[in-house]
Amino acid sequence: MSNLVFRNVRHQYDGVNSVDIAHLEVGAGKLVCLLGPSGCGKSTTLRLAAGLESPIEGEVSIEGEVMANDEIFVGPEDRRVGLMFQDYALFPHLTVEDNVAFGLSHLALAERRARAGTMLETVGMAAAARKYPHMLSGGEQQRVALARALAPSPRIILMDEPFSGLDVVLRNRVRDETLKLLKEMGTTVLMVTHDPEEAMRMADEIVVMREGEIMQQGSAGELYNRPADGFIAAFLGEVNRVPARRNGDFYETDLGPIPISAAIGEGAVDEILVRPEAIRFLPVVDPKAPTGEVVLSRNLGAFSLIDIRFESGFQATARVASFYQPKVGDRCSVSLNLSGVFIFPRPGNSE
Ligand SMILES: Nc1ncnc2c1ncn2[C@@H]1O[C@H](COP(=O)(O)OP(=O)(O)OP(=O)(O)O)[C@@H](O)[C@H]1O
Repeated sequence: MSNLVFRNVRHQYDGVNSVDIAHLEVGAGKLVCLLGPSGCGKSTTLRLAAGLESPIEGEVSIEGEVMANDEIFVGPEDRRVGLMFQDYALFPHLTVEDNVAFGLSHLALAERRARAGTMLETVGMAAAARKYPHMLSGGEQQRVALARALAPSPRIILMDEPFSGLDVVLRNRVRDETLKLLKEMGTTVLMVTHDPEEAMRMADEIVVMREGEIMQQGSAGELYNRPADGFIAAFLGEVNRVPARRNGDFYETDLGPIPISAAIGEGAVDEILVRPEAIRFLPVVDPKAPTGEVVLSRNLGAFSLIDIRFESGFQATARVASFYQPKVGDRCSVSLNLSGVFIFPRPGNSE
């Protein structure tokens, strides 16, 4: 069953479209990430779901109930959604327990306390119930904010860049803990991030937005391995942009011939996108394979990044297992794994 559904939802700021979504669904118990560059409409989409903005067209519904359309508008306080925004800080003058109990005013005092206690236990913060937010670390504050968002048993949690205020090490830990908890509780989540890695780590489904519209949606694997266009391919991970020239049924490139059958659609091609891990590094020169010279070699622990310059002057980066540690100046050959090679012809331009 779908929890949150957008149908033909359009929103404008000052007469300009900020969001124009034909269809968006967040299934019950799923974690969906809205991903895209700054200004693409992610936060506005979340605010439309929360009831902090209203659409000029279309319909937003939660659990089958209309929240917003031409005639109906349900305010944020009546949507039973949990909000966890980047600037949605804890109330500094309330204790941790009172922060978590804040959204439970419909319950009797004893029940509020009991529910707040249970939620604090769930996030591992029961011992801090009487403390004030300034006495907690960033990660602990985040856990309390999560307890506060979950306490009223919302139908969906809406998160806007919830981990962006945390440093890198803490962010990974808090993110993993949060994900585990959300999954254990079966919570439905719509989360905004501009960080592809974060989206890939957390989401059941990623929705890539650009200029207010949805460009592609799918699992991390689908988007990374079968991106719909060059923008999405490059947004989700590094790519080499390899110059290509058509020759019969192949494109000639410095990385070797690539069959035209690998192209997605028809039209002119002057560059082919190749993921760094799709370049197989051959430390011993193979006279039958494309050959170049190592110009940069960086060992990043789990893998190495090796920049190779070919005869034409073109340089490509290969990502290889870190036991390969070639030196600058070494000669090497390469071969390609076509599953990391993307050809997006420009439609309308024949070759
Ligand atoms: N209060 C506002 N008034 C006018 N225009 C706005 C307002 N808020 C956002 N916009 C514009 O609407 C568009 C979508 O903004 P939105 O904040 O939804 O994007 P975003 O993808 O969340 O960006 P970011 O990642 O930078 O937060 C942008 O062009 C932005 O400039």
